[in-house]
Amino acid sequence: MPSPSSSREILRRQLRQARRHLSAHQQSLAAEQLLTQFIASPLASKLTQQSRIALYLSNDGEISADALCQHLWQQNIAVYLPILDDKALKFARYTADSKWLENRFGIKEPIAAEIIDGQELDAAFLPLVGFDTEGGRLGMGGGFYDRTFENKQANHPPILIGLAHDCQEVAKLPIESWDVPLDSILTPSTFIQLD
Ligand SMILES: Nc1nc2c(c(=O)[nH]1)N(C=O)[C@@H](CNc1ccc(C(=O)N[C@@H](CCC(=O)O)C(=O)O)cc1)CN2
Ligand SMILES: Nc1ncnc2c1ncn2[C@@H]1O[C@H](COP(=O)(O)OP(=O)(O)OP(=O)(O)O)[C@@H](O)[C@H]1O
Repeated sequence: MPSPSSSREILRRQLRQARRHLSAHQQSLAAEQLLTQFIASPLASKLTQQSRIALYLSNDGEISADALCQHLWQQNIAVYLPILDDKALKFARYTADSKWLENRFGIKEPIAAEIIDGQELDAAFLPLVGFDTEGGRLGMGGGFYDRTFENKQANHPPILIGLAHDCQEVAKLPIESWDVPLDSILTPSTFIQLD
């Protein structure tokens, strides 16, 4: 029988392949529907002009957060992107004028004067590789987000929202001891509140 870690690896490979195989049309439709779901969700009314929100630049077939970003910018909400910080992440302010560096995975990171810790965010949108409806989460496997948000006991921990295509849902993912629980999941067709 395969060990749990190798079944996680197999699943990760299959789900990454499924999202990479979505067409450009499916991707743009998904991103548009994701924004519609967000606006209709209770999350939208929780954000204010003082909120600091982390998004990501999509990579490897991830659902695009670009429409969401435009929406937040229009409301003068500050948007941040993840930057690698050893084995965890920090967050750099993202504006229309951002200049860029590329990290070792080929993902762009803003060169920003304002860099903050995960605990200073009000909400973070995490790109998922896979999810189940109970909050099981599969990421890229680096443990970057897990390490960044491991300290959920903080005073005002950020709301963690997983973003994914609908095809990334699986029946049941094994929860690992280090997995940080998501507060909700948003896909083009649904909003799932987990707590
Ligand atoms: N868009 C986006 N940005 C992100 C993440 C993410 O998952 N998506 N991260 C979330 O953690 C961090 C980067 N983590 C990543 C971890 C692995 C790979 C990746 O492609 N791994 C390749 C091997 C690449 C290599 O070793 O050179 C692979 O597994 O095939 C990419 C990003 C920060 N920024
Ligand atoms: N808080 C932590 N402290 C130390 N190691 C950790 C921590 N969180 C995760 N790890 C390690 O990181 C590795 C990757 O974990 P996992 O497969 O759950 O990644 P993931 O959740 O898919 O990735 P990510 O969190 O970047 O989205 C595991 O080997 C795990 O031991």
